[in-house]
Amino acid sequence: MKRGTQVIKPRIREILSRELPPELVNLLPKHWVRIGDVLIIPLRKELEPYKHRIAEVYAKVLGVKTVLRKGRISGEFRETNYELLYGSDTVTVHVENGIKYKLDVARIMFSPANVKERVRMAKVARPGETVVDMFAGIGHLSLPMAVHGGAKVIAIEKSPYTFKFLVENIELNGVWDRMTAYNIDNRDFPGENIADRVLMGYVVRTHEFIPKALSIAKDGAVIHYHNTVPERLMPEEPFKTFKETAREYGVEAEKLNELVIKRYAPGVWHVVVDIRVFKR
Ligand SMILES: C[S@@+](CC[C@H](N)C(=O)[O-])C[C@H]1O[C@@H](n2cnc3c(N)ncnc32)[C@H](O)[C@@H]1O
Repeated sequence: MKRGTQVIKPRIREILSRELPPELVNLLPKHWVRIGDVLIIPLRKELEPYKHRIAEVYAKVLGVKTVLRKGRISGEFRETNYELLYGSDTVTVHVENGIKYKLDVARIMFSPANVKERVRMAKVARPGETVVDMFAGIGHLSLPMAVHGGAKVIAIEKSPYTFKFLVENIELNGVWDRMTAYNIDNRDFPGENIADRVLMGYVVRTHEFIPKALSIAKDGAVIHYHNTVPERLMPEEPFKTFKETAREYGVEAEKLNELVIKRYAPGVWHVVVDIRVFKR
C-alpha cells in the first residue's frame, strides 16, 4: 500500500487546469491510497461534476486500472462502501512485506494504518507455534505469521466472499503446509486449549468474543486483543474488560504490551493489547 504525496502531481495539475475552473484545481486530491493497481481517492463535493474525468487523469498518470472514491467501512464483515469512478475491475493483488494479498478493494477492507501491525505479527510469530486467527479476513495478519514467522495458522473467516480470497492467498503465498482455513463463525470453532497465540483482529465488539478466545488458548498463550476505545476510558481499557471477563472464566490475564493502531473516530482509538493468559 502506498500513500500518495501531499501535493497535486505536476502532470495531473497540468492536464486538469486546462479543463477545470481555476478555483477548483487546488481542491484536487493531494493524497490517495494505492492497493495493488486500484487507487482510492477522497473527493470534495465541489468536484462532483468532474469526478469521472478527474479519476481518469489520476488513473493514467499514476498507472492504475481502477479508481474508487473513499467510503466507509461498516457492518459485521467490515465491508467497504466505495463509489466507482473509473475502470471496472476492483480485484487486485497487493504486495506488502513480501506477501501477496489478493482482494476486492471495493468490498474488503485493507487499512493502510494497520501496516505496522501486519509487519509486527510477522516478527512475533515463532516457527512451529500454533496460531488461531479468529477474524482472518483475507489473511491480513495470518499470512505474515505463516510466511515470515513459520507459524502453523488456523484462519477463521465467516464471510463467504472474503473467505474465497483467503483461500486464494494461501495458495498464492504457497503456505498450505502451514495454514488451515475455516469458513465459519469463530464461535462454532471446535478447538479448545490448542493455541499458543490467538489473534483477535476485530473492532467495536471484540469483547463479545473474549470467552471463545480463552477457550481456544492454551495455558500461557498470548492473545492479541484489538478493540476500539473511547479516549476517556484509556489507558485502563481495553485491558480492564478483558481481565474482568477472564476472571469470570477462572483465567488470569497479564498485560505484556499495548499499542495504538489508529484513530478510529473522533475521540475513539483502535488499540491492541498483547495479553498472556494463565488457565490453571
Ligand atoms: C476487519 S477484518 C480484520 C482483518 C484482520 N484481522 C486485521 O486485523 O487486519 C475482520 C474480519 O472478521 C470477520 N468476522 C467478523 N465476525 C466474525 C466471526 N464471528 N467469526 C469469524 N469471522 C468473523 C469479518 O468478516 C472480517 O473479514
